Amino acid sequence: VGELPWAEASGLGLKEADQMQSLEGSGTGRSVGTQTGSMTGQIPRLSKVNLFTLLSLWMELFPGVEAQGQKSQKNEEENRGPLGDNEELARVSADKKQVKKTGLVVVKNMKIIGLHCSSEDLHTGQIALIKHGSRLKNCDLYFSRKPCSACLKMIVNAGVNRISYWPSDPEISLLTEASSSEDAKLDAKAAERLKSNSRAHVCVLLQPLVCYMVQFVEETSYKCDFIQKTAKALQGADTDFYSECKQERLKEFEMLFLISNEDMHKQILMTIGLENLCENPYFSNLRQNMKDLILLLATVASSVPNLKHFGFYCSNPEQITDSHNQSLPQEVARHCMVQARLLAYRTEDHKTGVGAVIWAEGKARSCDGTGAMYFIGCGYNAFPVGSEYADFPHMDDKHKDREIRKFRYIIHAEQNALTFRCQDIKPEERSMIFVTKCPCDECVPLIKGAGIKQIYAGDVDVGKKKADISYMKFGELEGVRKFTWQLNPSETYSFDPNEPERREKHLSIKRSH
Ligand SMILES: O=c1ccn([C@H]2C[C@H](O)[C@@H](COP(=O)(O)OP(=O)(O)OP(=O)(O)O)O2)c(=O)[nH]1
Repeated sequence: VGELPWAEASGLGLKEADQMQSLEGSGTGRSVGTQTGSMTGQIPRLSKVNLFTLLSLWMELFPGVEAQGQKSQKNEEENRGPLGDNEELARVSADKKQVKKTGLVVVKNMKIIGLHCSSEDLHTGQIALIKHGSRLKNCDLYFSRKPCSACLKMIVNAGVNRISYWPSDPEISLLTEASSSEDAKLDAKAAERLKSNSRAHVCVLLQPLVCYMVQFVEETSYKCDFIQKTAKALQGADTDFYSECKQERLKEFEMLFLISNEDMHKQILMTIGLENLCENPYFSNLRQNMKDLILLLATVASSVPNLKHFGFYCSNPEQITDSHNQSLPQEVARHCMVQARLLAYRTEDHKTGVGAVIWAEGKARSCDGTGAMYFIGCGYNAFPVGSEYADFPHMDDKHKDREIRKFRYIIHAEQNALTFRCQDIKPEERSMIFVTKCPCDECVPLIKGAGIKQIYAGDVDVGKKKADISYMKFGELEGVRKFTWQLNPSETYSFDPNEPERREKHLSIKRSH
């Protein structure tokens, strides 16, 4: 995984960093000959640490919930009147503005057991406490910002093992005016004190990407079902919509996750106890690794693009009647599919990476910034847990010898998501699985049998019968609502891609910021 120069500086001993690598199993070393043509002939895998870090950033962007700062600003305006002038109210409001939206991934035994983001009323660490309570003991928590002292004291008290955070502006923002940041500075000090007196490791944990990872993610994102289907529907005109979308996302994410002014970034690092990272080469390494991860996230996010006329739709929408069948808002569906796309970069298959994530919608809105949605489980295609590289055959169906083909051994993404789920699938709730490719005939009955109500999936392989795997059952499946990436069916009557004017209209990308 390369050097971790800042690991020591941030309180994570190098020895421990090595252990992290060994927990990774054989990691990128698993892959040998490949057919994808990446630069070195090896398929790179995303390290688990980077996967958790990326997922925490992505959770910060969970759609549909206003950032706390925005909300309090709105409240302030709404509350103007006799009480609105109240000094105390203004102070509380200003304090709230200083709290930044934060994403969190809770990991137990290297498995994700929670994906959360802060809500209007609660910080994400508080949410983790409410949701998991003492089950947080020995967990590793990945935050998209350094948590504030109010969260930290409870989490530390619960006996977590490691608290890792993205080294940018902390939860209590230090980016505001000097006068209002006095409390933020005190909070940062308190957080440091809690850190030094706790058993938990509180640290920055970003691993450098293998050098061709970004290129590999670019290639595979471009080839993924969603981009390919869009390009096809646009008559393969061009895929500029993809690079355009990626550039915009990149700009947006850099603004959100990177402090553009380097001096200001150093100031913040110093205040939150990371002064060792302010010197070069550590500082430039840190920023480079942050930038690489941001680029990777932007690339994966644009592989499920935010287009005006495309989305996850059911081919026969007239049949959607009861609430279990109702589709999610497009932005939420896209958001969860990007999670599945990120998971796919952990695959142990040389050729095809698949990711799956299961969410459910509770009966009532929860305290989380995810509305009523809660995480059930996730997975990617891989050989049985604990197996070593040489334990199982890796050949695909091109190999004549059927005995040394992978398909009888590899566990599919959906199967891992179901096996290692951390919650039950409740029949009375709307539960949904997001899979980056079409679920195969082995997985379709499992999904249905588990009581999952909706499938959001790629469908490029639907109806195909390959030598080892077939994809016939998905098309015929009944009783589970299927949403696949396509043109909005209620608009298709007016869509003629050959008509230049119309095509342009369809190329126009609507982005929600
Ligand atoms: O529902 C599914 C279907 C497949 N996979 C995984 C299993 C396997 O690791 C890979 C197979 O992908 P594909 O069908 O595209 O086959 P391939 O990679 O071309 O291999 P082969 O040529 O052996 O079919 O995808 C899943 O995780 N879930």
